Amino acid sequence: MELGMIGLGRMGANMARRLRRGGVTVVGYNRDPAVTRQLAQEAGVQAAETVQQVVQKLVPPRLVWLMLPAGEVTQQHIDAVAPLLARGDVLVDGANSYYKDSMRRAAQLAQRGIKLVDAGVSGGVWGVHNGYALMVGGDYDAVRRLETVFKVLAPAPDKGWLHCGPAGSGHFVKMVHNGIEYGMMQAYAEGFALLKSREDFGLDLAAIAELWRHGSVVRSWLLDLTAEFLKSDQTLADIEPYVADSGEGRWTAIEAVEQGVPAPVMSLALMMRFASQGKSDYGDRMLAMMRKGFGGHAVKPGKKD
Ligand SMILES: O=C(O)[C@H](O)[C@@H](O)[C@H](O)[C@H](O)COP(=O)(O)O
Repeated sequence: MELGMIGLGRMGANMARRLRRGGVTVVGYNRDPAVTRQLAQEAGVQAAETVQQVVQKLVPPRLVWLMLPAGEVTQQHIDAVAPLLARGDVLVDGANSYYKDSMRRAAQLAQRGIKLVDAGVSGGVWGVHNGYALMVGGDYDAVRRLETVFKVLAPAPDKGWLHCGPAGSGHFVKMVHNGIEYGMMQAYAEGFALLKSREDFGLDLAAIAELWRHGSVVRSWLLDLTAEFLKSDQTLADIEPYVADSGEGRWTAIEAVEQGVPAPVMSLALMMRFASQGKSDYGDRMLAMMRKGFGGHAVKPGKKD
């Protein structure tokens, strides 16, 4: 079994390592050749210096996996790789791509006989040890050809991967997964902030997180990770209260509106991220000024932007 892996960043490199351990031949490419060389030495990945070389080194019909940031970078690489592929080849997009982009791309590539499989990959940096949950969309035969790869990447051969449905459905399921992730994270963050606010109780947040990991209704992997970082520091004083977002949360909220399905928790969690990014600052200044206007209430002087 052989596979081309384009993109050897945090996710791609670890997936290549896991595939190698599972006996899959991996032809790897990264824009920084030093990264590819290092992975060749360490994990026995066959190094390619260009995307052309990836395609050339594989025996048709090929399997090529793109593990790149969603959006422009993924699109550029699809545009670069697709013309090199032949009818019957399978291209996998493992990024957190917008599912509507995946549907469009799959239809375009299908015209040339190339099958695009959209694979939502969850598991983060721990996936190399724990395995990845794979949410797969696309043509039945293409997915069947990838079965060995999914079985190696998943936590167990028969668990942790699913052919969800047609093209786009894998990334659709991953999008909703990430919406849930936003909501769960927000709930934990609010709960711990509330616990911390009752200073007179002197609560040990690390101990509470650890307690809840065992037998409680709210135990989860997110809580495991939370308990771990609270062990070394529960003030979090050195962490900027800024939470980035990469797109999935926004698409989930848009989908909820488009479908008319209420999703208040996921949507509000997204709004809280925007607020953390400073995007509510102007509105908050407006509120302070209105309050001053009608009630003469004091306004705190602030920093100039
Ligand atoms: O399931 C996962 O492994 C995560 O969801 C993963 O995909 C990643 O952490 C996101 O890229 C973060 O997404 P945000 O930047 O939107 O929080």
